[in-house]
Amino acid sequence: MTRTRRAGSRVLVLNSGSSSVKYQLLDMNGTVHGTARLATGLVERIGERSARLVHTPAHGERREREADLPDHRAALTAAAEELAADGLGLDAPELAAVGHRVVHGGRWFTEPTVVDEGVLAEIERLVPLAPLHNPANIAGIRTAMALNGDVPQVAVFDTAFHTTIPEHAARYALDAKTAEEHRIRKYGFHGTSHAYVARRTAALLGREPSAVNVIVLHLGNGASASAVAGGRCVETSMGLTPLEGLVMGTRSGDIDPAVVFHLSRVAGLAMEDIDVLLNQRSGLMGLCGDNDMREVLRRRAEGDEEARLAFDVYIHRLKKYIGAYCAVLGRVDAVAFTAGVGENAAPVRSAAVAGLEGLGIEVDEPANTARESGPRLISPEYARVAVAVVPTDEELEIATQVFALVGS
Ligand SMILES: Nc1ncnc2c1ncn2[C@@H]1O[C@H](COP(=O)(O)OP(=O)(O)O)[C@@H](O)[C@H]1O
Ligand SMILES: CC(=O)OP(=O)(O)O
Ligand SMILES: [Mg+2]
Repeated sequence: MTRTRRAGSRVLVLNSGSSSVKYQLLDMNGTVHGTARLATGLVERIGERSARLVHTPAHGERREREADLPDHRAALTAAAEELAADGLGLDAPELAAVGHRVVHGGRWFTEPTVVDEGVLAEIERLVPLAPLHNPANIAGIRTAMALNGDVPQVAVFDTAFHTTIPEHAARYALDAKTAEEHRIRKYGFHGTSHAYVARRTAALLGREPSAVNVIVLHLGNGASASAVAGGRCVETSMGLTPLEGLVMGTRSGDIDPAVVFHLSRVAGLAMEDIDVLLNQRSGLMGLCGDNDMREVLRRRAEGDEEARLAFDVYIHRLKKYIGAYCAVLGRVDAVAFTAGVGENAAPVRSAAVAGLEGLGIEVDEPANTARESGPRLISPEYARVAVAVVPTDEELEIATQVFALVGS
């Protein structure tokens, strides 16, 4: 592995999505918990008529503006200008590295990796397996390279944490030759979040990660579950691509694969249209027209039937995965909820575990609905399994892994 030691202690983390970029500049030798956030930002609606950039420096006013940002290159250049205006530009000697979230790393990238042309070519080769994510990640890396060719670019892969999943869980029951030729298997995603949350959950229980079995439920716009045994991932709900598994904001999650043949042969849809249907027009959005769980909960509370059904489908799938992962793990010490929905939606948490008392899993409703923000337990003291809310921090985890590789 290439190691490039750098004198600076700052790491810029880029989390590029299909139409957005989240970024954070962290000082890894800061005073608070060893790291300090120097600036955070978000560019949304990239490629639409009017993109929005929100930049929040730690010392200074939050700035927000609309701009014409046709692609990720323009978005990142605008973000770099905001950082430079605070004296935090990409040319600062304090910058040790830029860390990039890369969604699909196949089977080979098991650790943070300094990016060179060979690594970029491999990320490019995986584009067909993550068409919404990898192109944005590549654009982020290329732009950061153009802005400062001297600072190392380090890729941290969503798939890395899942490379420990045993073969019998990672393989689909397909013709073996075809599967091998086309690299068809379960890769899993959101790994940086699952790793971070599993470790934080162990800390919350006051135990070593190696002594704890955790079911992590990462419920954001994309959503996935994982079973983590003693710190190692043994099963996860996303598969070859981030489409499998749980019901998501706009993605269907599990369906009978024959639905695809049916849509093609009987409904006459083109493959590209089926792809868009399952990835962008399904999930909560497909069931009730809203992909944001806040809207679904609001409408459901008002007695809206479509929103109630969408919620029930979402919860039923989630509950099935919790039960399945109890079986996979044998002994479960904790269930941890994280990401936008998992951290904020108390009704989702209580519904997902309702009826699972027999498995030792239940929530204490006052604790579940208490307005708190940090990592916390929400199960009653007597329960066999701890249920926790553990805020994820993919950017901090990426920065930590990157700094461990390049920091002096
Ligand atoms: N207070 C809340 N109640 C319910 N859902 C929420 C709340 N806040 C955020 N969310 C949900 O979280 C989602 C975003 O989660 P996040 O982890 O930021 O996703 P992503 O990283 O995929 O963009 C939103 O689509 C919204 O549905
Ligand atoms: C892999 C994935 O689904 O990521 P996100 O939730 O950021 O879309
Ligand atoms: Mg996310």
